[in-house]
Amino acid sequence: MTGRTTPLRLGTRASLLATTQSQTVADAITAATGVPVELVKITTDGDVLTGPLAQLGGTGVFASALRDALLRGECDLLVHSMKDLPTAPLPGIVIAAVPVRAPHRDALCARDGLALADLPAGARVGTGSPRRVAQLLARRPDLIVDGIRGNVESRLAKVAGGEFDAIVLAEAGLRRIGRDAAITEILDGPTSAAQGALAVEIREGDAEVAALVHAVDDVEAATTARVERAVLRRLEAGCAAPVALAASRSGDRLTLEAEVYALDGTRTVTAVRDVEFGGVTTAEGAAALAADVVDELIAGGAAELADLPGARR
Ligand SMILES: NCc1[nH]cc(CCC(=O)O)c1CC(=O)O
Repeated sequence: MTGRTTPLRLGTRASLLATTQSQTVADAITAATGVPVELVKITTDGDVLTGPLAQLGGTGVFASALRDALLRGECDLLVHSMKDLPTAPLPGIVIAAVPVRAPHRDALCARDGLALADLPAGARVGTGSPRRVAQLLARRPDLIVDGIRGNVESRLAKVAGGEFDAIVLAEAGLRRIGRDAAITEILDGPTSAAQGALAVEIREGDAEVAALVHAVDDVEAATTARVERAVLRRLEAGCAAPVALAASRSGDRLTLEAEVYALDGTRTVTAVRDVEFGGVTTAEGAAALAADVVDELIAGGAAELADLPGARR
């Protein structure tokens, strides 16, 4: 508990997923510290083009307006879906906490309650993620996989409306907004780095806020997500790369699974490590494990499968 009575200001996008995630973390901070947290809606379209981070472009561009607002002091903290954050650190901003992680798996949401194996030959499945395309085609090369845009709700509406036979979404996002009834199968295998994890960002050097948000940090979530992101960073791969990762803790061990796919799903390179959990809780430990895993992926031919700058070193 601290003496602070002024609310912390948590900057958030206005989407249902963003405000739900933000409110959950706000409530957890208040429960643990007694300090009130208020949500501040930040408009992310438009200011992205004029803010100091606009030149970054590419990956994470929709985190930029929020980060601009944080750097300008319009809010004190941000809650992101960690898998949407670029792996390169941003000067002036640090991840101060990673709360307990939600499921990291993908979910199939198909018409008529169908599982992946039961979809008819040539069924249309919607996803814009090269990783998900490759994983789907590896199991069902006969499927027609097509891009799909929009938020979770509007994507689900395209299955209900018959435009797609099925779509693939993160289980975590569906559960967070209460749409888990749409799930017809939880898909096996590794997913995107840090999927299901939230990252709480604050201004570097803001000791008061750091101490408060530390109350919602979870070492297991922070470590598994950081190890996964370290591999992505070492590969110099973004969220569009056909790369899947899953780290999990069992007692004092951590298992890391990494897969790189040919975009058409016809080939996979895999690396698996089982290491001491306590050895990878620091950024340096995570980076060393990542370097080792990436060496094995490259030796297995990952550079030929996917266009990964880090895999060509
Ligand atoms: N790429 C968009 C995105 N960012 C975070 C989630 C869901 C929540 C999470 O994975 O933490 C989603 C939707 C999806 O991939 O289905």
